[in-house]
Amino acid sequence: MILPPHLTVRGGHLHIGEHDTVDLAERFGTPLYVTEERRIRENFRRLSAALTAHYPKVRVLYAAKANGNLAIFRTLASMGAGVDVFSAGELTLALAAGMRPESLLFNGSSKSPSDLALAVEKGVRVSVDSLDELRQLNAAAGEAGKTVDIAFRVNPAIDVPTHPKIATGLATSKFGIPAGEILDAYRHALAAEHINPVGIHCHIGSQILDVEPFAREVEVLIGVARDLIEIGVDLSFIDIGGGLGIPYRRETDRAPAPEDYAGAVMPVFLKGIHELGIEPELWVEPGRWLVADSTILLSRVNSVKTAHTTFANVDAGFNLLVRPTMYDSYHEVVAANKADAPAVREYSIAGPICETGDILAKDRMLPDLSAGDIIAVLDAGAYGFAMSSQYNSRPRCPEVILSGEKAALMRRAETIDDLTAPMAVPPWQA
Ligand SMILES: Cc1ncc(COP(=O)(O)O)c(C=O)c1O
Ligand SMILES: N[C@@H](CCCC[NH3+])C(=O)O
Repeated sequence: MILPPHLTVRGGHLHIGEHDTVDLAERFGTPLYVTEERRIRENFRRLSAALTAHYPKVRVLYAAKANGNLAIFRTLASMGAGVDVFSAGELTLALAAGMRPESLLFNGSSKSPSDLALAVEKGVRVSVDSLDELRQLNAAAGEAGKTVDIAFRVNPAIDVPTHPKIATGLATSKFGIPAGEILDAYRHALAAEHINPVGIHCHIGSQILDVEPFAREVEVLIGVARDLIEIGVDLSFIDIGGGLGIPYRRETDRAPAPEDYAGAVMPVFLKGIHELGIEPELWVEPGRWLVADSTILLSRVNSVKTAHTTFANVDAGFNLLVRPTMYDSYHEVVAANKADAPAVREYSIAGPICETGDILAKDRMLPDLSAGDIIAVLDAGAYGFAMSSQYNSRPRCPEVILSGEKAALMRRAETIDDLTAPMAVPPWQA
């Protein structure tokens, strides 16, 4: 199996950075999410460098939804990242982690009045998704006696080769304003007393392994920019969103490198802005590419059973990693304590949840597994813990972050008390 450079096999055990995963499982218990901080830094540096090699005015906003832990925000803040936030919670956490309000963009297709008020109060730019939202934001800013910088989210009607549930720029998708109607939206924004339209925003989807749709997206946005200049919009940024995919199947996936991505989008962007005579910042909003491969999920085998299939029943299920169940996603699995033993049997890795679909990995050739063995699910850093739940009343597992020789919790294990704490006894049952 091909492993990324921060994962190695030594003495028969899978290591992440300097750490033996089997020791980590013993020390912190399982299930356990383990993140290698240095890998996130490397990823950020590589993606930023690929883009800035073409144009210096690039801003990388981490898509907070991929993993909303404060330690991840702090890591990326220290590298100079901004954040794409999609909720009041993400906004508040990003500020708590030390991000500056100017480095945030508040996205979302359904913001509540309190979301809009928070954006106004904190001085965060907003990606506006509809004329109705624009009207409400203008009113909220007026009440606070402020002006809000905005972009509109453009729906470019671009089909992308990814799972249909995570394609976001289709004509039928719930996000944004159709490119054909966007000029009218900006006219409204120019006329609104407390709104300052300064940007264009778009995001076409996630886990995209082809760079061509990104280039088409940028072409659409340059077309929008051309129209906006004519009506007097002074553009300070064009945000092309995130979406760059990773090779979950390292043996066979042909994933574009950041340099390929930059090589596809930057020439279109640069040609466009030169023709228009403008120099806006280029913003990108990667989530998955920055954090996915930094993290593994360790899980212990509870039992092995051979029926129609041989199941390794483990202690992590779709309560902790829903991607395989939700999108039929593939994650590589390594037998962490038998990492150089020969693969002799096909296993399905089954979680502890009371649902047939609770399978983390199907039909994988692995060494002989027995109760107590540790498996590692790779590339679990994006939309892994972030989408976890307490389904079946299972407290969430801890998350550990590694920095060189150091290992520390970035989130403690939940307890049974954490399950019951928010519950209330109705007065008639007391
Ligand atoms: C608006 C927006 N920006 C950025 C992202 C990040 O996407 P990805 O993790 O695929 O880079 C998403 C998620 O798809 C999104 O909805
Ligand atoms: N949750 C999805 C990505 C969605 C991105 C959010 N717009 C995944 O795990 O692949």
